Amino acid sequence: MSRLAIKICGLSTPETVGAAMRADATHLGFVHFPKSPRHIEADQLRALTAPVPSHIHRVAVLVDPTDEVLTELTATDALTALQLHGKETPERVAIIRQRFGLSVWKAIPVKTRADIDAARAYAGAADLLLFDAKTPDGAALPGGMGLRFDWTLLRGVPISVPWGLSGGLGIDNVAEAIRITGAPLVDVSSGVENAPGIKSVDKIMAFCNAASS
Ligand SMILES: O=C(O)c1ccccc1NCC(=O)[C@H](O)[C@H](O)COP(=O)(O)O
Repeated sequence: MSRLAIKICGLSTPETVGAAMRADATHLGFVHFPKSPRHIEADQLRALTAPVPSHIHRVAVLVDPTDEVLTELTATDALTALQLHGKETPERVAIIRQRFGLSVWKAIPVKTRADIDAARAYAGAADLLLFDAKTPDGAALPGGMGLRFDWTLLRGVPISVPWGLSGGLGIDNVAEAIRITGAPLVDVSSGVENAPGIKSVDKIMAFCNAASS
C-alpha cells in the first residue's frame, strides 16, 4: 500500500513551512489569490520554498489564473504543481498543463453526487482531482473556508485518475474522513490555523500525526 499524501495548504511563513516539512507533509500549498488572507506574491513563494527539498511537492493554489500570472509564478522555479480552484474548463486545464509543463490539479467543488460525476470531464486534462466542499454563492473565497461535504458521496465511486480530499478536514476528523473515502491524499488549510491565514505549528504537527495514524 502506498503512503498517504498530506498537503498543508496556505502556508505563508518560514516557521510553518518548516513545521510542515518536519511533520512529513508530502505537499506544501501556497495561495496566490489577492482576496485570500493566505495570499503570497512570487518573491515570497521563492523565499519560502528555497529550503524545501525536491522530494516535497510545492503547489500553487490559483483561481482562474491568467497566463501572465502563471508565467510570473512558474518563472520562480519553485513549483511542482498548479492547483486550479476557479471555473477553469477541461480545455483550459489542458492548455495550462501543456503550456506550463507542470502537474495540474483541478479542484472540484462538491455538494452532491452529480458534482462528483461531473468531474469525469477533467480526466485526461488534469493530473489530479481534488474534491473540496462547494462554498456558498457569494462567498469571499472558493476554498479554504473550513467547510466539508458529505464524504459518503465518494464511497464506492470509481475514480480513474489520482485524487485527493479537501474541505473542513481537521485533527479530529481526518482519520474518519480517510476511513470513509479511502482518500490517498488529504489537504487541509483552516483546520491547522488559529485564525484565517494564521497557521499553527502545533496543529500542523497534530494533523499530520492524526492523518497518518
Ligand atoms: O485557502 C484559500 O484562501 C484559498 C483561496 C482561494 C482558493 C482556494 C483556497 N484554498 C484552497 C485549498 O486548497 C484549501 O486547502 C481547501 O479548500 C481546504 O480548505 P479548508 O476547508 O479550509 O481546509
